[in-house]
Amino acid sequence: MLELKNIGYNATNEDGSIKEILKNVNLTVDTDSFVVITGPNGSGKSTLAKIIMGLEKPTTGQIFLDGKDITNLNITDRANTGVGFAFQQPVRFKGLTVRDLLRFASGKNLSTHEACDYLSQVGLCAINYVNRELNDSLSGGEMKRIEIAMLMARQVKLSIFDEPEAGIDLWSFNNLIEVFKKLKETTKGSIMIISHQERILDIADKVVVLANGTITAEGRKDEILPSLLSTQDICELYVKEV
Ligand SMILES: Nc1ncnc2c1ncn2[C@@H]1O[C@H](COP(=O)(O)OP(=O)(O)OP(=O)(O)O)[C@@H](O)[C@H]1O
Repeated sequence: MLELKNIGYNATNEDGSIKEILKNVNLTVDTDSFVVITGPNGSGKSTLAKIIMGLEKPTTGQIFLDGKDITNLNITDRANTGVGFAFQQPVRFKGLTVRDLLRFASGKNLSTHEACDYLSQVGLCAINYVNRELNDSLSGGEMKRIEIAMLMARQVKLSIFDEPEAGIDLWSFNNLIEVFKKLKETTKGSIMIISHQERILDIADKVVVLANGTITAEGRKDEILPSLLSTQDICELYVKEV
C-alpha cells in the first residue's frame, strides 16, 4: 500500500519567487488497486508521479510504501523497494534485446518460454519480438507494450505510468486498454496511471482528481465523472473519443 501524507512541493520561478505546485496531498493507494490520477493540464500530476518515483523530493510530507518511510530514498533505492515506472518516452538501449530487458527486469535467467509469455500478455506476437533489439525500429506503441511487459517481469509493488496514451495511434490505444485490463487482472501490486482518457478511467478502482496542486475529488469513476464534466475548470478529458 502506498500512502502520501501531506505532500507539498514548491519550485522556484525564474524571478526567484516561490511557486507552490503541490499542497496537502493525502492519498492512499491500496495493494492490488488500480488508481487513475486525472485533472487539468498543469495541476501537478507529473510532479506528483516524479515525487513518488524519487525523481523529485517533496518540500513537505512523507511517502510510505507498505508502512516503510521511503521519502528520503533516492531513485535507485526506491526502485529496489518496489517502485517501478514507465517513461513517457521509453528508453532504448543499443545492442540490448527485448529478451535481455525482460531478464534484467526479472532478475532471473528467464527461459524463452517465460519471456514470450510476458510479451504475449501485452499483446505482442512473442516470437517476432523476443530477439528484437531495443532501437528505433520499434514503434512507440510496441515500446510501450514492452515497457509494460518489463514491469510485469519486475513484479513491482507499485507501477506508475505517466500518460501512457501519449503519442500512440487509435489502434494501439485500443490494444493498450486491453493490456491494462490484463495488467490489472494479473499484477500483484498496485497500479497508478496518470491519464486524461475516459476509457482508462473506466477500468480504475479509484479516480483521483488533482486541480491546482491539490486533490479535489476521489472515488469511483461513476461518482467522480459527472462533477468532473460539469466543472467550469474542466479537465481535458477525452471522453470516449478513442
Ligand atoms: N521545476 C519547476 N519550476 C517551475 N515550475 C514548475 C517546475 N516543475 C513543474 N512546474 C510547473 O508546475 C505545474 C505542474 O506541472 P506538472 O507537469 O506536474 O503538471 P501536469 O498536471 O502533469 O500537467 P499536464 O497534464 O500538462 O502534463 C506546471 O505549471 C509546471 O509548469
